[in-house]
Amino acid sequence: MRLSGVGRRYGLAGPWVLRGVDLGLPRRSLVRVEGANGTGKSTLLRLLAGIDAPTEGRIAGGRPRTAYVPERFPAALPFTAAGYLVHLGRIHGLRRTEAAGRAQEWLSRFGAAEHARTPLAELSKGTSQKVAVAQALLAEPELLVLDEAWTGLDTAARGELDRAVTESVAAGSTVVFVDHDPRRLAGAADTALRVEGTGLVTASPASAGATAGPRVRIEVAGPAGTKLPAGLPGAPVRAAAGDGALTLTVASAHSDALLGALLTARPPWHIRSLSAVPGDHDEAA
Ligand SMILES: Nc1ncnc2c1ncn2[C@@H]1O[C@H](COP(=O)(O)OP(=O)(O)OP(=O)(O)O)[C@@H](O)[C@H]1O
Repeated sequence: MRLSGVGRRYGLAGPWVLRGVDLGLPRRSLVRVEGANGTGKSTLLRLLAGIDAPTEGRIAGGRPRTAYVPERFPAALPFTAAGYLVHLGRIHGLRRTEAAGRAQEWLSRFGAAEHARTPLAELSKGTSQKVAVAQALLAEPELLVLDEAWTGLDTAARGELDRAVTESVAAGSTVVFVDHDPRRLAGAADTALRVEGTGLVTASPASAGATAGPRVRIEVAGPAGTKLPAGLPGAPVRAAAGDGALTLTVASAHSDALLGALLTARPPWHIRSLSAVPGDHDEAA
């Protein structure tokens, strides 16, 4: 998919929010979009997701199968959580049993299985957000567009979403995301784009602080004879901690994702302790 000379303004004579945007979205890539408040990040994401159209310019190259998590989820729809996910799954072309299975799987992964039969309007904000994220992930889209999708999720669910994003990209998808936390998926993004003025500039993904900054030490123990899962987020440095335990030292930016990966590994790993590595700056969230 390629944007050529894309511009968007609201209203006939409104100011241009974006103009002259040229952007190609490669497959199997993670793209971070940043920029100050109100600069047009959500506008760009809606154009990429195909739920808004450019005022000028064109988006060519065919529309990939796309799923989108909006900044604000319309929670007042007349469905239960599972009913909504099955409905969305059907819209994405899944058979009912397949959609129901994936709905259950994603609600479980996000720790919301017990709310499957709860009407959307009665869900807490956090659980609503889990449903918003699940509806996008169960579609296994080629293009996944996440607008502040981590906001409102608890720590375990944020880690699970980090993991799901990493898995999607590994499976060949393009994931485009905005998040207010500059450390979100730090070091994992292939491209960082910044909305400046009405244009897009390439920002260094390293600006997300992948290697510098505070680190966290996590002491973990796995079931006897189990090896650490491969490809853990943040490539933690490992050391034996005696008694069969290990310490994993990782940039704080990756600690949520790492904890999520360990807790949701099959079989899961036990987290014994978590501490800031001495000598770090006191800026960990
Ligand atoms: N539907 C709309 N109608 C009119 N103006 C809009 C609409 N959506 C966005 N805008 C305006 O377009 C500009 C860019 O908004 P947008 O939400 O895309 O920015 P953003 O960078 O995502 O903001 P934030 O960081 O606050 O989420 C803002 O001035 C906003 O007021």
